[in-house]
Amino acid sequence: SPLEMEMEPVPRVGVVVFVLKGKSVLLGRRRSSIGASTFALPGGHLEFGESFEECGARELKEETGLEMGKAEYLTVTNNLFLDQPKPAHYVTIFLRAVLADPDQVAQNLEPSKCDGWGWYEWDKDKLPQPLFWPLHEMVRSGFNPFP
Ligand SMILES: CC(C)CCOP(=O)(O)OP(=O)(O)O
Ligand SMILES: [Mg+2]
Ligand SMILES: [Mg+2]
Ligand SMILES: [Mg+2]
Repeated sequence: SPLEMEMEPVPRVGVVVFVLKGKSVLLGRRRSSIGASTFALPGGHLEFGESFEECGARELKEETGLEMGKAEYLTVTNNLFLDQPKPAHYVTIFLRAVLADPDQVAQNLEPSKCDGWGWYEWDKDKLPQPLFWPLHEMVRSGFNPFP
């Protein structure tokens, strides 16, 4: 009906960051509509005019307070979410990065979107479950985010 804003779903771009510390990566359990209650990397929507690294650093800071150090592009995935409350389609850019200060402690700055952050060894038997679907697929395919 004309009153309903028919929000035609369009593909959006997400940038997520493998923050590496020793053999571990930073993961948080999502509370948002996409991937609720699954463990995911920090990151979020690419905003107009941002480079991938600017977006990764901004989202990491917004979500955890952590300062991103040296970062590099890793890979990209094309993710269709048809089983979520609202259909969504994301092209997801994966970066890997270290922290500017390895001793900096992650804070949960968006408790409505995330249950909290933790460091988990990147080992399929030690990672928390369930993983956010795109990340689950990468683990299953044996993806290694480490240099
Ligand atoms: C779903 C994901 C790959 C892209 C969007 O990430 P997000 O829901 O964390 O987005 P924000 O951090 O920008 O709210
Ligand atoms: Mg965010
Ligand atoms: Mg996010
Ligand atoms: Mg965002």
